[in-house]
Amino acid sequence: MPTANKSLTEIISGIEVQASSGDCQVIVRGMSMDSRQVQPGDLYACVPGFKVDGHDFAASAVASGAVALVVERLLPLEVPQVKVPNVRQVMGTLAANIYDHPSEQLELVGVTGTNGKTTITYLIEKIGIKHGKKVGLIGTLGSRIDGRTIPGDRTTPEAIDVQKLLGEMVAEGVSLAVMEVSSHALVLGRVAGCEFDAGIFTNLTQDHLDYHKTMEDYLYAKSRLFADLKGDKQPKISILNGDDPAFEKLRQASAATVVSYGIHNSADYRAENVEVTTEGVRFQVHFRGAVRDIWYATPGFFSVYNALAAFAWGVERGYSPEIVAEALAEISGVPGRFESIRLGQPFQVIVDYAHTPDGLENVVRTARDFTKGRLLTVFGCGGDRDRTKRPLMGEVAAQWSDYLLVTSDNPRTEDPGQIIREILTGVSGVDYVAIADRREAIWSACRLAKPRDTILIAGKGHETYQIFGTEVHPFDDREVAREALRGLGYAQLDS
Ligand SMILES: CC(=O)N[C@H]1[C@@H](OP(=O)(O)OP(=O)(O)OC[C@H]2O[C@@H](n3ccc(=O)[nH]c3=O)[C@H](O)[C@@H]2O)O[C@H](CO)[C@@H](O)[C@@H]1O[C@H](C)C(=O)N[C@@H](C)C(=O)N[C@H](CCC(=O)O)C(=O)O
Ligand SMILES: Nc1ncnc2c1ncn2[C@@H]1O[C@H](COP(=O)(O)OP(=O)(O)OP(=O)(O)O)[C@@H](O)[C@H]1O
Ligand SMILES: N[C@H](CCC[C@H](N)C(=O)O)C(=O)O
Ligand SMILES: [Mg+2]
Repeated sequence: MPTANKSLTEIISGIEVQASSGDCQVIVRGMSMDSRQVQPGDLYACVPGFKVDGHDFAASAVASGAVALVVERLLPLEVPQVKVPNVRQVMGTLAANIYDHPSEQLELVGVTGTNGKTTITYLIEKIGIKHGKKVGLIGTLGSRIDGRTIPGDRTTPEAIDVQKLLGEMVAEGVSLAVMEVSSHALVLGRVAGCEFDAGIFTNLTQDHLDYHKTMEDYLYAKSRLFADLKGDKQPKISILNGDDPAFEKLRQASAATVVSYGIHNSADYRAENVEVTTEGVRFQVHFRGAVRDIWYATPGFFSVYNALAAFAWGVERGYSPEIVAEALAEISGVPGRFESIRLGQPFQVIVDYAHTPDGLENVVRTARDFTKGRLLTVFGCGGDRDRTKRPLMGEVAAQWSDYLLVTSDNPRTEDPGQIIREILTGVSGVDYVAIADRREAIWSACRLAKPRDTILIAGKGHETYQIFGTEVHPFDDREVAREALRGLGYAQLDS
C-alpha cells in the first residue's frame, strides 16, 4: 500500500468544509472507511451506510490509530475532525490528495454500460500490453497490475481503494490503466478524484432497477462518466455505441470529443461483412477512410461491438491499427464469458456470466444459432437485486431454448423458491423444471443432454461462490459441470 505524509490541511484543499475541530496540521499517512482496516496514522471517513453508520465506529477507528476523522456531524472524540456535507462524495478527492493524484500520472480509461465492460477492459489491457506498455486493470474479476492479480469484491471498488490501486500502479510503472465503472460507482462517488482520458459506453438495457428505480436515472448515472471528461491532461474522448438508443443523450452529455462505433448506423468505426461462427466473429471495420479485417475468438453478435469499441479506442489513441487487430486476434477469451467445458462429451457445455435480460438473450440466441440438437438452459436470478428482470429473463430463455432448468443464483437474503416462482411467471411455451439446488440442476442437465445438444449455464460465469443469506459458499459452475461430466464417465482432460 502506498503511504503518505501530508497534513490534514493539505488533504482537504478543494473540499467544501462546513466546520472543523482540533489541529488540522496533524500528519496523515493513509485513509480508510472501515474501522476494521484502519492503520495507525489513517484518516477515517465516517460513512452513513445503507446498513450501518460509520460514525458509530469512529471511536474504534481512533483506538486502532486513526489520527483524524471526516464526518457529517462532529463527534465527541479527541481527534481533529472535518465536517463535510457528504462524506461518500468527497472520499475519492481526499484519497486522491493523499496519494498524489495517481490518475493524473497515467492514462486512464473508464468503461461503462450494462453488459460488456469486463470483456472490453480485457481487450484494452491486451492492446496496451501488445504495444509494450505496463497495464493496470480494475473490474469485476478483481484488479491486475502488470499481470499480478489482486482479488476484489465488486465491479468498481470503493473510492479510497480505487485511489490506492491507482497509486500502486503508478509506483509500479504502469502507464495505462483501464477500469470498469459501474452505475453504482458513478452515483456513490467511487470514481471521484479520477481523471479519465477516455470513456467507453457499451450499451444500456435493463438491470439494477432496485437501485436506480428508472431507466432514466440509470442512464443519467452512466452519462456522468462522459459529462466529467474534463481536464487538460490530454485531449479526451468518449467512445459511444452508435447503435444504442442511449447514444444521442450520451453524445449531448459528453464534455469530450465523441467517437462512435456500430453496425447499423453510420459510425466513425463501422463493422461490415459480419460473420458469426461457433469459434468467434469476423468482420471488416471501416474507419477514417481505411478498412481492416478483424477476428475475435468469442462467438455472438455482441462480440462485434466489444471488439469494435476496443479497436476504436486503440486507433484513436494513436496505436497501429494492424497491431490492435493482432491483439484482438490473439486474445483467447475472458474467464466465464462463453467459456466451453470440454471433457470429450458429445454435447457442448458453455458457462456464461449473462445475468440481465439482454445479456441472456444474446447468449441463448448465439448458442441457439450453432446448436444442431436441443438447447438446455440452466439459470436463475440473484436475490436482493432488481426483481423486475426475473420474468424478463424467464421469457427470453424460454423463447430461444428447448428446455429450461430454472435454479438459484446467489439467493442472498431472499427465498430461492420465491425467486424461481417470479422467473417462471415469464416462462411459457417451453418445457422446464425448477431445481433450486444449482449443483443438482447442472447434473440433471448433463444427464439429459444427448449428442449435438448444448447446455448453457448462465448467470455466474467466473464466480466461485454461491451466496445464501449472508454466507458465501464455494461454488463454481465450471467445476460442477466438470464434476458432473466426470460422473457420467467423460474423462478427457479439459482442453
Ligand atoms: C449499495 C452499495 O453499494 N453498498 C455498499 C456500501 O454499503 P453500505 O453503505 O451499506 O455500508 P455499511 O455496511 O452500511 O457500512 C457503512 C460504513 O461503516 C463502515 N463500518 C462498518 C462496520 C464496522 O465495523 N466498521 C466500519 O467502519 C463501513 O466500512 C462503511 O464505510 O459500502 C459497503 C462497504 O464498501 C459495500 O460493501 C456495499 O456494497 C454492497 C456489498 C453491494 O452489493 N454493492 C453492489 C450493489 C454494487 O456496488 N454493485 C456494483 C455494480 C455491479 C455491476 O453492474 O457490475 C459494483 O460496482 O460492484
Ligand atoms: N456488448 C455486449 N452486449 C450484450 N451482452 C453482452 C455484451 N458483452 C457481453 N455480453 C453478455 O453479458 C455477459 C457479461 O459480460 P461482461 O462481464 O463483459 O459485462 P459487464 O458489463 O462487465 O457485467 P457486470 O455489470 O456484471 O460487471 C457476458 O457473459 C455475455 O453474456
Ligand atoms: N454485478 C452484478 C452481478 C450479478 C451476478 C449474478 N450472479 C447475481 O448474483 O445476481 C450484480 O451485483 O448485480
Ligand atoms: Mg464486469
